[in-house]
Amino acid sequence: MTPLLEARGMTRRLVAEGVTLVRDVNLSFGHGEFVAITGPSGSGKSSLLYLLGLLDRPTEGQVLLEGQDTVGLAPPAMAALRLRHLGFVFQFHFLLPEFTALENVLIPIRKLGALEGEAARHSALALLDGLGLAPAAAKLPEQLSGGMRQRVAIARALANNPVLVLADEPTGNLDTKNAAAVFDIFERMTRAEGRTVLVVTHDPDLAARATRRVHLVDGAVVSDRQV
Ligand SMILES: Nc1ncnc2c1ncn2[C@@H]1O[C@H](COP(=O)(O)OP(=O)(O)OP(=O)(O)O)[C@@H](O)[C@H]1O
Repeated sequence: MTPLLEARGMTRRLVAEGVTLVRDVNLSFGHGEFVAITGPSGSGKSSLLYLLGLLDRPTEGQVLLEGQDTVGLAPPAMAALRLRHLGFVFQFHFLLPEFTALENVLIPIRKLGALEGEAARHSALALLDGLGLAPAAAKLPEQLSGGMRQRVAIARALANNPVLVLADEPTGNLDTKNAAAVFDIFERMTRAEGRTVLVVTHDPDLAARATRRVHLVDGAVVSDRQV
């Protein structure tokens, strides 16, 4: 079966700086995997996630999404793939401050254009409701707690029903309880919804909840364990 996402001999160099961010990475991900990406500070975790999320492109090797090599695609084609298939969650929520939670979730839905008007609103509200955020729908980000803001950011990442969700230190600004709630959502996304979640984390207790752990040192994958 074609993997959902595959990196083959993927290397990313910054030629001018003489830096190699990621070296000769070979990884393959199927549907419904819950993967923690770990490693020391500066080991290339964010760089790896950006490459796998088609936010950056390697200088050598291939990145295949559902069997399609993405490396030679023009930026608008990469953006279209991201919008339709991928969802991103970052350490900072990046919600637009002048828009309500509902409007923030509607932004990617409207951009994709598969749903319009009431159907789009209904879909966004259902997502917020599923994350316990119905009371937050009409509120601005500044009126929400940090945990709620990050859950709205997750709802936005899920807006277009992505097969793959990439999260870079999504619990970095959260307390233990809210961090656990984010991982509860990731667990449900993989087990019940069949999505694949790749999450960069420094936290060993949270990493232990993933079903696969990829460990990086100096830009290289040094272990890849299914648990
Ligand atoms: N534009 C750049 N120019 C020079 N060096 C860079 C650049 N971007 C990243 N690096 C270096 O590449 C290495 C990998 O960075 P990356 O952010 O991917 O690591 P990380 O494992 O996510 O780190 P952290 O856990 O601290 O967030 C680091 O040593 C970083 O300093």
